[in-house]
Amino acid sequence: MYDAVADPYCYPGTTVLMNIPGLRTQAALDAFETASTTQRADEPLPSGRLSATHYRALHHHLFQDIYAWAGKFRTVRISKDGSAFCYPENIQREMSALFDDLKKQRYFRDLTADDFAKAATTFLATLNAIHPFREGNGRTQTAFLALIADQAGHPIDLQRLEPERFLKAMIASFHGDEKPLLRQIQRLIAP
Ligand SMILES: Nc1ncnc2c1ncn2[C@@H]1O[C@H](COP(=O)(O)OP(=O)(O)OP(=O)(O)O)[C@@H](O)[C@H]1O
Repeated sequence: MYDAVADPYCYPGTTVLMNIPGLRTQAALDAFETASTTQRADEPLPSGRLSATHYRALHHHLFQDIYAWAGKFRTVRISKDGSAFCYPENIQREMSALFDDLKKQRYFRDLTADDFAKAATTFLATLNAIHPFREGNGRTQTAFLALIADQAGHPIDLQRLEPERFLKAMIASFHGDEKPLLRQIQRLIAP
């Protein structure tokens, strides 16, 4: 849930995001989201070049059954518990810069496991600070992390992700301390 006021993405007078099945309560939407994104995540993920466009395709794949805007960058300002994410007018530019840098760093290939973890940590922290979508950023982040980890030769096991610790680490990274997130990513990398 985001701290948003008079949000055009929501049913009027509510904080429930307008959705394809037309669910009007947060509980029903949450249940539907969990079921459908879990199912979509088990399907082959869209192939691509690990670009910002690929990232959008991944979000579209996971959220296509739920939101008409799946795969599209948000048009409103959002924050979570006081963390204000990138303003919508800067998202395209910041995403291009981040993914251009990923390409320049050769998608973190040919790195030791430790250097890969460090690079992936900074990447993920920046991606989270941008928060390009109105909803579904977390699930797209971890799915993309698994893709780059596979391709860099340091596969990660998302089953080992501890949601509460990972969330705390992501929040710390937002406030400039990437160490807890580095530790979380290190423990996801298969030994
Ligand atoms: N206060 C905060 N400051 C910075 N980042 C946060 C904060 N709260 C949550 N996050 C991060 O935001 C992401 C979740 O974003 P969002 O809710 O759009 O995604 P989701 O996929 O719908 O949710 P979830 O990851 O909880 O399933 C996660 O990476 C989480 O760590």
